[in-house]
Amino acid sequence: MIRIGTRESQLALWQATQVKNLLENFGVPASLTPIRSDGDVDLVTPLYAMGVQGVFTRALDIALLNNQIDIAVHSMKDVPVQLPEGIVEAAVLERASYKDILVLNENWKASGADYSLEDLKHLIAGDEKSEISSDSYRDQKSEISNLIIATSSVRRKAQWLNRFPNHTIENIRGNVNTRLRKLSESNWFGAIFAAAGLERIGLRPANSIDLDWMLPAPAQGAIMVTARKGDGSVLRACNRINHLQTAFCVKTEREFLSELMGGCSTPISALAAFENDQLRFRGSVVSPDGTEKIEVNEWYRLDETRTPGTQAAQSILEKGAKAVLSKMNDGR
Ligand SMILES: NCc1[nH]cc(CCC(=O)O)c1CC(=O)O
Repeated sequence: MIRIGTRESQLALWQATQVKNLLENFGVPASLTPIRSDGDVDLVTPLYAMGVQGVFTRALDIALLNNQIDIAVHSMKDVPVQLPEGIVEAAVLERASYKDILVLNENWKASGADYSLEDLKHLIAGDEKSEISSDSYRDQKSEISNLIIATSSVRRKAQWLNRFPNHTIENIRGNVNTRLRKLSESNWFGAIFAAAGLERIGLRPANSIDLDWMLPAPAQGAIMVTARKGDGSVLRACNRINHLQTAFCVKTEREFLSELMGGCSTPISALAAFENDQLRFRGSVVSPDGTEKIEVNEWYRLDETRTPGTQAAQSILEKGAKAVLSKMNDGR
C-alpha cells in the first residue's frame, strides 16, 4: 500500500486522487494522507514575500522524510528546482493545459465605457477580432483603459504590465476556490489563474479568456510525484505512471529557470513542447514593472542536444536578459 501525501485544497486532493487511480490501474493499492502546508495557512502574504522557496512543498517533504507517507503529489510549478536531500522525482503525469487565463468578474460594471465588453475581451485575448487598436487604447484616459487585474504572481504581473502599462495590478492569495470568491466580491475587472487548476476541478467559469500571449511558469499544468531516494519498490511503481514527453519538457523548462537562477520572485517564463520531431522552446525574462522584455523562441533537435534548456538560457542571456536579471537582483 502506497501512502500518498497531499495538500488539503480541492485541487491538491483531485491531483492526488488522479495519482491514486493511475497507480491502482497498475494494480498498486494506494491511500491518501492530507497534510497542511504553510502556504495554505497564511493567505495574505504574497508568495514572493514569504521569503522561502517551497512554502507549498516543505510540509510534504518533512512527512516523506519522516516516513509518514511514501510519495507526495505536487503542482510541479510550486516545487523548487533543487529537491531536498533524500527526495527524488518519481514521476510526472501527462501535462494538462499550460495556459494562463483571465477570469472576468461577473459583477464588474463599466461606468462611461468607450468600448463594448466584447471588444475589450478581444483586446485582452490578443486576437484579431478586436476593433480597438492597442495604441488608441493606451492613450485613453477612461476607466476602461485603467482596469484592475488581480494576481500575486510576479511573472503574470510583469507580462500583463508589459502589454497593458496603464492597468493596475492587485494582490490576490489563496487556493483557487478562495481566489474565485475574492474576485466576485471585488471591483476588479478580472483575476489571472492557471487554466489547469480550474479545469481539473470543474471550476473554470464560462466568463474567462485564454491568454495565448502569456508564457506560463516553468512546469505549469504538470503534476509531479516525489519519493524517498532509494525506495526501490515505490520508485518502480511510480515509473509506470511517468509520462516521458511531459517529463522531458518540464525538465527543460526547469533547467532554463535554474540556469537563469530564478526563484519564485523572478518573472521567468518557459514553455517546451514537441512539435513534429523537434522540441520548441519559448522563454521570457520580463522586468517586474513590465517595461523590459527579452524572449527566445527556438527549435532543438534532440539528437543534437540533450540540454536545450541550458542552451535557451544562454541565448536569452546573450539577447539582453543578463542586464534585466542583474537589475532585479540589485533591487533586492
Ligand atoms: N501557485 C499556485 C498554483 N500552483 C498550481 C496551480 C494550478 C495548477 C498548475 O499550474 O499546474 C496554482 C494555481 C494558479 O496558478 O492559478
